[in-house]
Amino acid sequence: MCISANMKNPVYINKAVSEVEYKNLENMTLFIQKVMVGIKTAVYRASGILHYFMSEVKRIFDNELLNHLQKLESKSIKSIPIDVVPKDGDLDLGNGAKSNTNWKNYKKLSCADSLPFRKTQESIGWNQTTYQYDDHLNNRTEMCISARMKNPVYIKKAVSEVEYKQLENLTPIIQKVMVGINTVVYRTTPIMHYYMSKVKRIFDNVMLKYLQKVAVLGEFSSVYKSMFAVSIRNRTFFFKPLQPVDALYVVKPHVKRHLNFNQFQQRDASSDRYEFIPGCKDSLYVETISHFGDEEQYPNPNKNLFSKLKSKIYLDLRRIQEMAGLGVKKSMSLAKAVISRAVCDGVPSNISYASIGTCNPVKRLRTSMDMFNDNYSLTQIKLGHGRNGDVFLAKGKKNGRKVAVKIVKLEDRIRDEISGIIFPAEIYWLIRVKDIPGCLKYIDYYFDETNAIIVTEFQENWISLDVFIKKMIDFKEQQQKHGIRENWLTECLVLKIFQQLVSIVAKLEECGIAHKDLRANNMLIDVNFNVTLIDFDVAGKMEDELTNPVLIYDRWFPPSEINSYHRTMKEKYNTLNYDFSESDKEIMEEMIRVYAIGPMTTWSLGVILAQLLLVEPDTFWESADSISEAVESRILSNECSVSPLVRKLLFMCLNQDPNKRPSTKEILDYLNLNLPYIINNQIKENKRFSFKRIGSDIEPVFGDDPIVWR
Ligand SMILES: Nc1ncnc2c1ncn2[C@@H]1O[C@H](COP(=O)(O)OP(=O)(O)OP(=O)(O)O)[C@@H](O)[C@H]1O
Repeated sequence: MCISANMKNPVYINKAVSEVEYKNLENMTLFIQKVMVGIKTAVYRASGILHYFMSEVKRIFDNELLNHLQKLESKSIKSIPIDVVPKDGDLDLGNGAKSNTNWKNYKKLSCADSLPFRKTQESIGWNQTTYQYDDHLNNRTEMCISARMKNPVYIKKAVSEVEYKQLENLTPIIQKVMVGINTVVYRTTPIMHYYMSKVKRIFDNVMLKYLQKVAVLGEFSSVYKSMFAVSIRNRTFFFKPLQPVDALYVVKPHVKRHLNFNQFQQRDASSDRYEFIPGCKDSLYVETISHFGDEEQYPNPNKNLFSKLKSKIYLDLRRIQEMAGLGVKKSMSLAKAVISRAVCDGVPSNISYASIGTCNPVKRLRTSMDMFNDNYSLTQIKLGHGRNGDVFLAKGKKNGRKVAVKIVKLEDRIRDEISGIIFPAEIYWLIRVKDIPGCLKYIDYYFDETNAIIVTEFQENWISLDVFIKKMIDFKEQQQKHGIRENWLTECLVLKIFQQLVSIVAKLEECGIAHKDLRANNMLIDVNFNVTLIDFDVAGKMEDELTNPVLIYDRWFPPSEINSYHRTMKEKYNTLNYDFSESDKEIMEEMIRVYAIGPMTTWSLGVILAQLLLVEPDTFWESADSISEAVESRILSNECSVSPLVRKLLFMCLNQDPNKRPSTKEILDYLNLNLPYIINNQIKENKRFSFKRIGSDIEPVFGDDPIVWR
């Protein structure tokens, strides 16, 4: 997950945060739901228990009542005659026998007429007689059970009928209470749900704010031997790299006081993982999580967050480590350069270090290639093709500016001594030649693990010199078909191109740089024949005196050196097409010894001059045993008129003996001295070339607009 601090629409962030953190909330919700179900279950169970309890109460009540009544019954044997005074002869004592005993006693003891009772029922069966009297005073019917009644069922029944009424009144109350509890539970459930969603929302906002703060405030603080310290919200977090880095880079010195080395050292130093150790006890996650209580019950959402942050930072740290691990020297400025480049993978290379400080870790996560796509849209228009890959036209998304984009493999890398940054070789040299007039202007570069995209300037009417020469060859063939024999390119024009080329090379040499791959397809010319030198992928330092073996190709290879090359190749490998590998140290050494950069450069310039003067197809050069001899014979055959001064220059450059070839500087001096004279002669001879004549023949090679040749 990656959240941009610049992202204006919080919904996305919210969503992103949610996806990370909702899991925890979901767990929490589930828990609360479980609690609710628990309460409900408890209520249901409780109501069952209550019912059971009530029936038990009833039972106990019945039994108690029974006992009580039985006791009462035994007492009432005596009391009935006292309380109840039947009329004479009416008292049936059972078995049909009429009582006739002691009536006087009874009468004596009672005041029958004054008693409020009226007998309503009597004599139910053997040994049991029930008397029911109306209690007029209390307006109720009182039950009275004969003392001789033995069967408790009847008593119970009688009791129940009287007393159950009361229990039955109690039952609806209990039922109402149960319903009340149920209702409360049901009502609180949605409230709890609502509350949970509120919590979620608050939580989201807290997380969002937190992430935004982290995004803005999080930054790299320092890199130390076996640890990286990363400062987030004024807290420092330590990371252990895979391999120790042998230099200390303190990018923000004031952050250093936060470093807690002891804490770090307590960790297992042999661990092969990045360790995450919060620098302070009261670290941010404690602050945030405290709202959500017990960590075991509710998983700590920030733990996940930090593991996310950790992995994000890890990515960047790997790059720092990769770069720092390659032996960058101790220096604040170097560290800045390393880290600025490393952590800002994706930030345009021209960004200043100051602005990197505020750039958030999330933003840093955008890869370099993402940034390329943000800035440019690649077109299908292929501007050219070389050994290293294709060159395409691209357009800047912001300004519509057309640029050339060369996609190369990240194989040859050079470490910059000043900044310590590792560059693909071509970029390294392009940056160096940026301000030298006539050299291709570098704009930017982007990269991933395997490829680099080099963005350079582009001009609508550029055409590579070899394509131009090919066009001239076609034109020449057409002219020859019609029996026309004349110069295809005037010496003036050839020298205009050549002089520019030599002065660019001379300036490069002044800066200590050797192009080492001077070929017609590595030069671009525009409609005014202004020359731009491109393709610096095999460039090197003049002082190295090392000529890259890739130069060993047919005509670009000086004959004297060819012999040595042939000898070496034939002897060692019995082939001429051996592809050099770096492991071939011996061969390399041989090459270095034989091919000094200066004479080799002069030879290459001589070949280009010959190509321009002769305008001959590839077959001509390939069939020639010796280039200089072939050129000489062609000039002597008068098929191509070359003025003596130019011829002299040409053969000086193509001298068999490397030591006799002039230096670039000498060639330039020669041209400056003789050019006015040559041009003057040309004008005199009226050999001015009309480019309009060939213009109609030349098709646009690239770009949207046709090339106009004047
Ligand atoms: N900036 C540019 N604008 C227009 N065309 C370009 C540009 N850069 C390169 N090209 C075209 O692409 C071709 C290949 O470019 P370049 O020589 O840099 O690639 P390479 O793979 O290094 O080739 P080489 O085989 O010479 O080493 C050039 O010959 C040229 O025609």
